[in-house]
Amino acid sequence: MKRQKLEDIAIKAWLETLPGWERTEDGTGIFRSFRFRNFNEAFGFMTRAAIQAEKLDHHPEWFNVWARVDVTLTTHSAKGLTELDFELAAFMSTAGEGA
Ligand SMILES: C[C@H](O)[C@H](O)[C@H]1CNC2=NC(N)=NC(=O)C2=N1
Repeated sequence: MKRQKLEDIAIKAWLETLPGWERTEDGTGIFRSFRFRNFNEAFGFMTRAAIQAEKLDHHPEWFNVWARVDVTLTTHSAKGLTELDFELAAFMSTAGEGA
């Protein structure tokens, strides 16, 4: 159920609740760039997100340089976006407050 590919209309509704997140160009994912004050804050965020990702069994694609963390979420098995991507995005938005 949570790994079922979402319709465009549901994706748009979800995105309205998630400031800073946008659909990737090919439509299969969502992207947000988090910018923290320093590496310690960035890595603390990544640690919190990693623990949640394991709980959800749903994992981010991300890239970190110093205080920046670029995140793309997609569901590989569905070849698109599912509830799990938005659950993880919502968690990351909260975990990254102050970014
Ligand atoms: C076996 C395991 O449940 C799967 O490989 C999970 C793990 N994490 C995953 N993460 C993401 N982003 N997409 C997946 O399809 C996915 N599949």
